[in-house]
Amino acid sequence: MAVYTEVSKTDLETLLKDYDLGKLIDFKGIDGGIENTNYFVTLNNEGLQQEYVLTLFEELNQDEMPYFVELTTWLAERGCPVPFPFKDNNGIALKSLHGRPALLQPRLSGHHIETLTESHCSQIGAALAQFHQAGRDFYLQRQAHRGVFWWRRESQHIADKLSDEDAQLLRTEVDLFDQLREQPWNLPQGAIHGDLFYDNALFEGDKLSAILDIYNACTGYLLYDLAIVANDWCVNADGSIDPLREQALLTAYGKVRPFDENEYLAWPQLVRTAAMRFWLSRLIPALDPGSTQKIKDPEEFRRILLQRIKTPATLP
Ligand SMILES: Nc1ncnc2c1ncn2[C@@H]1O[C@H](COP(=O)(O)OP(=O)(O)O)[C@@H](O)[C@H]1O
Ligand SMILES: N[C@@H](CCOP(=O)(O)O)C(=O)O
Repeated sequence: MAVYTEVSKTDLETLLKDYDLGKLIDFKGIDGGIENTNYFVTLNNEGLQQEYVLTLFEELNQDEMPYFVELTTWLAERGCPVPFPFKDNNGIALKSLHGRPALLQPRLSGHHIETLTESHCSQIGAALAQFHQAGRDFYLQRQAHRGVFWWRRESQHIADKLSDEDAQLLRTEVDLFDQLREQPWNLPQGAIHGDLFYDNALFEGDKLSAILDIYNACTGYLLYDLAIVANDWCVNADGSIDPLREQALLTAYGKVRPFDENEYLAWPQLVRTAAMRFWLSRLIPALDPGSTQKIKDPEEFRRILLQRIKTPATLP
């Protein structure tokens, strides 16, 4: 369960004194998630019950937080369905609890989906393009935490724990992305989500209602963000790509933000790079006997990577 830091009733009541949001009725740790501590919080404000989410950040430090506070506020103001932190009575959104950065946000409605359809993929495609359009001239920049410098370094650190074949596969993908960056393609960049897996979206009925967990967001290639989505939302259990779901995703995205000419050239590599990134981030804790992180199967992304190599992807 993803409650790494226990929050007591007294902690919450003390925190809530800084806001005028109502009286604490209930709170409960959230099972989902892998990185941060999350609680659902129920308040009563003049007879009306309202739901909130309190997040305590276990890895990000206070200095890194303004980017996320500003980005989520910026995106929400532009109509993206993302949670943004409430400001307290002194206008402060970024709080601290048990020495960790903390944010109090609205609980967005909706449920997680289990079976992905073309309609789900089409909706997330349009919403991601809208996110990218809204974030394009966002005024802060952030280097990816698990981006090019990280995977160059970590792929070397981990190499001796891998088979020769896997170590070589990682090296090749790291090199191919370096070669892509050297191309004079000027690929569109901006604020990207960085981890828009389907467990980070909520649907109300069959309608997309929330995009969550923005804390991998950074400045990057917009198309790389779409590649992350394609590798999770449009893939079958055996790692094969569902062409209909992928077509729905890409078409809906392209209607909102038409692709640049060079993005057609970059796409086959970016889906491979996105698969490599999550293969590597899953491999690291899986091969570390001391890791306390929830383990997700690295093989899933190795299979997707091999599939993307075997059948090069194309944009519609
Ligand atoms: N603002 C929110 N509204 C509704 N549910 C939320 C909200 N924030 C988090 N959740 C629930 O908590 C789960 C874990 O949150 P998430 O941000 O993904 O955690 P982690 O960063 O630890 O992976 C989500 O999958 C969702 O079910
Ligand atoms: N969605 C990811 C988990 C989040 O990635 P991380 O590298 O930030 O831990 C996955 O399913 O692997």
